[in-house]
Amino acid sequence: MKFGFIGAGNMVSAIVKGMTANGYDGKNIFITSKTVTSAAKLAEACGANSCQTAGEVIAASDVVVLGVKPHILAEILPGLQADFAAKKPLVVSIAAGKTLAYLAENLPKDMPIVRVMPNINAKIGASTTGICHNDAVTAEQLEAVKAVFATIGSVAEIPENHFGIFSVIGGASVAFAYMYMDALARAALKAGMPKKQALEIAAETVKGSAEMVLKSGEAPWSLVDQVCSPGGTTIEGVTTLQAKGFEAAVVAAFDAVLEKDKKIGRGEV
Ligand SMILES: NC(=O)C1=CN([C@@H]2O[C@H](COP(=O)(O)OP(=O)(O)OC[C@H]3O[C@@H](n4cnc5c(N)ncnc54)[C@H](OP(=O)(O)O)[C@@H]3O)[C@@H](O)[C@H]2O)C=CC1
Ligand SMILES: O=C(O)[C@@H]1CCC=N1
Repeated sequence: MKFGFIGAGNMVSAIVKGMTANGYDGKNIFITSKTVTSAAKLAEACGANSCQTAGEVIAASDVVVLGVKPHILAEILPGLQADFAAKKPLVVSIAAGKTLAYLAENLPKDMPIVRVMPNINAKIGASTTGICHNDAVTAEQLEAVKAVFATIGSVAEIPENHFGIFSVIGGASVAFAYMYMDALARAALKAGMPKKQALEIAAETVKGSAEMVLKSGEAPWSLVDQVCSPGGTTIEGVTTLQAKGFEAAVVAAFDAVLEKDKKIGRGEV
């Protein structure tokens, strides 16, 4: 099977590197980008092929991944109709907000389309990837896409009506987690610990806490209660976080990302 990528930025680089590190032959991968320089650089790093145009990528590929920013789709898809109609590849979009219906409207009729939301932890094989598809996708095609994204982490099918929600907690919220760890490390720095050491400790603690939530089956607040000794230190921090609006800030951040995802979906931005 031959794989094409239109766009060669952060996300596509992580996917192609994941694929080629996990048994996919770069010779079967075709990449283009706006400047072509970034596609050439990525292709060289992975033993893949760089192409001058998206049309060349489509002609060479059974699966075409649309790896450009969402608003760029409207710019490029009209000019690629004939190439898609001639080859009829499986189309995979990783664009935030762009629905299966939008993609179907902007591609030739009856194309098989898969919508995927990975996250940047793909760079270390730790993405939490969501996937949904239209009725034209065969079971074999779906398995092929799942296998590709399994090279960069876990893959779960998500119904499209929850895809925006997934995109917040699976795609964007990694940035919130990075911010939380950095804030902890910065506070530790303020108290005198070297930042690098503090960041490692904060990251290990978040990793352990994530495993605890996943493996113990206990509700997070039950775990919070187990950390808070009566009259102890932790409860001071927990009540301070509540007083400073920690949960409200997280919920507001979630709502803001979801709203932007919806705006992109409605073509308002
Ligand atoms: N970053 C993330 O964490 C995630 C991103 N996504 C989605 O992935 C997509 C890409 O995001 P990201 O990788 O961050 O973006 P980047 O800005 O890193 O990459 C965008 C790529 O698109 C290329 N491009 C722009 N215009 C064209 C064009 N007309 N023809 C061909 N290629 C073009 C650019 O080319 P050049 O390099 O030459 O400028 C660049 O390689 C987005 O739709 C985003 O929603 C999804 C999940 C997570
Ligand atoms: O910020 C973005 O638009 C993309 C989608 C999810 C993560 N990054």
